[in-house]
Amino acid sequence: MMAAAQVGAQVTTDAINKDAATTGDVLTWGLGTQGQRYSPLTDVNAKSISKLVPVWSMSFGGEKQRGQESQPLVHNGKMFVTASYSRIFALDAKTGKKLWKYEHRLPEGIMPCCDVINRGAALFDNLVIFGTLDAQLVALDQNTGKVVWREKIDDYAAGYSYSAAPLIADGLLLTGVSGGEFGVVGRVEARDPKTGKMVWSRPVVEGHMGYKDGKENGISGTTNATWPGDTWKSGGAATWLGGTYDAKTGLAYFGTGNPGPWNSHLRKGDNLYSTSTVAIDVKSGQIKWSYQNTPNDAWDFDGVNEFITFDMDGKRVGAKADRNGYFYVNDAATGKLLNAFPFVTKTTWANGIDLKTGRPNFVPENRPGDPTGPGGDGTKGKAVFAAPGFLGGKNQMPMAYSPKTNLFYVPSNEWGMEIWNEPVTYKKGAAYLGAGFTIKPLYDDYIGALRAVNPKTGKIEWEVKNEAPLWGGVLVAGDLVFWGTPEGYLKAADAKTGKVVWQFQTGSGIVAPPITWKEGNDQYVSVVSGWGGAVPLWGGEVAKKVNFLEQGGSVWTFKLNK
Ligand SMILES: O=C(O)c1cc(C(=O)O)c2c(n1)C(=O)C(=O)c1cc(C(=O)O)[nH]c1-2
Repeated sequence: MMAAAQVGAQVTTDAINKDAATTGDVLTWGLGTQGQRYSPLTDVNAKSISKLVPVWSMSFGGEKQRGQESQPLVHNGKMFVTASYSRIFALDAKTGKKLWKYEHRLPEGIMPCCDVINRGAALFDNLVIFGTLDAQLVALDQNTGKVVWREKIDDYAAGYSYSAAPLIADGLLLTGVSGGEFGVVGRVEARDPKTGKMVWSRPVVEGHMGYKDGKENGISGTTNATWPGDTWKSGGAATWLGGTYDAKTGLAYFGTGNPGPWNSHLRKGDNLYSTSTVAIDVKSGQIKWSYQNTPNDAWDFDGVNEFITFDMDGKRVGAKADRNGYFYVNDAATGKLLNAFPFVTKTTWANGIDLKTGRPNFVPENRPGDPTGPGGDGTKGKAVFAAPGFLGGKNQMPMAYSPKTNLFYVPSNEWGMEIWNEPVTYKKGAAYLGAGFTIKPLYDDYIGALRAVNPKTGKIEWEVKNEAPLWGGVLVAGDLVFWGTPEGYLKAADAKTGKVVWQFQTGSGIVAPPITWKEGNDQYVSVVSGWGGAVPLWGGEVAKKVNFLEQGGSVWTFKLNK
């Protein structure tokens, strides 16, 4: 076990690549660029956890609160944490004392689809870098909070925004875009993290040109091969959850969102590379492989979910719990599908994934109908009931993997929706859906379930149900799994058995992933609390399960009271 990267030291590529093993700091979103969210620390364990108590809590303040989805970073005794409305704070990690804060000035017309959230920052050298709701990147000096550079990702008036934590891969700053509901063009971009200067740009909608060092770097795929007419020009596939990186394969893995518009009859074809995992060679900026989870998606099954690489049977593979309700294992180097199984109780749109062809076995009658086809009246197509609903078997909340138990811990939800299609045409800056929907719970007693998933057998080893939908990510710390609930609890369970051994009420709903690190003799656990995100905005009939929850906005930090 290694301690922190040298105190006072600047954040290097080497330190970032070792982040998963160094317990004295948290340099990356995901506790390591592979995104396993696993820490080898075991001071806090099933025996000692009854002594885990808060040491400080710090409020983000302000008149505006809303969803807080940020994963904090810790380096050199400082915590860096982003907050709603494009704010970032630096705190003393031991005491919570505020060192500086930066509030980005947002224009009136921003168009984030799903709350004014931010999921975290990236550290590189002396900088802390985060993205804003008006689609900009801001790099600040870690010590002073002074802006060092600022770059525009794209035009917020066309629907672009930014919500993910940036990723540092092989010394480059990798970012995606949000805006899939407005017909933007999804892409992954690499910049020099010291200056913000663009190195390469790789569109993930087939037909668009990529660039490297200011020169054309080849079209992604083949224009019009999987998109009819001009539909590829506003194809969506937003890379809104960011990505992971594995130094062993040299590939960055980005999930891609739904194709635009939602009405699938307006874009017949597979619509590459929407709702896929796309593996990009970080050096060349080229797509090395892609695997599409939901070809010709009709249910808003964004495939943005994190692709977490790990070793299975001596081979480097990656796993993704997709919004469409299936859990996938692909070869990390080639993308070949190795395993796929549902991790939720009901998937109406497909009845399995064919491991030979890699394609879903669609249930055609469960696709929402064409408004101009049978059962449609020109303005509305045949409505269907679909599960999961569009908020997904899993959404933005990242899962975790334990190399000790070889299990994935998946925050999943059980819900469905009534969905129908409508005609729509693309207009810059306007919602580009062509669909209507109402979300409904599947069961009376729960929507959320934290599930321990065996990636080899597809077996759910244990689950802990939750009445409200789970919307916070997961951490494995030694032999314990930590996660938060909208009801406000930070919970810990035995990673092997799922027995809940501890919980603490944070005062507002948790929709963010916890972290842990060790400084001196103390292991710390931190989590951000503040109810919000997509559920209160789009939850339909789920509202009655969550409309009593209060907003908030604070960081909580715990350690053992010895
Ligand atoms: O297509 C997109 O660009 C896009 C972006 C985002 C986002 O940036 O947060 C979400 C979604 N889609 C989305 O479909 C969704 O369900 C969602 C939930 C959340 C959230 O933070 O709670 N964001 C987003």
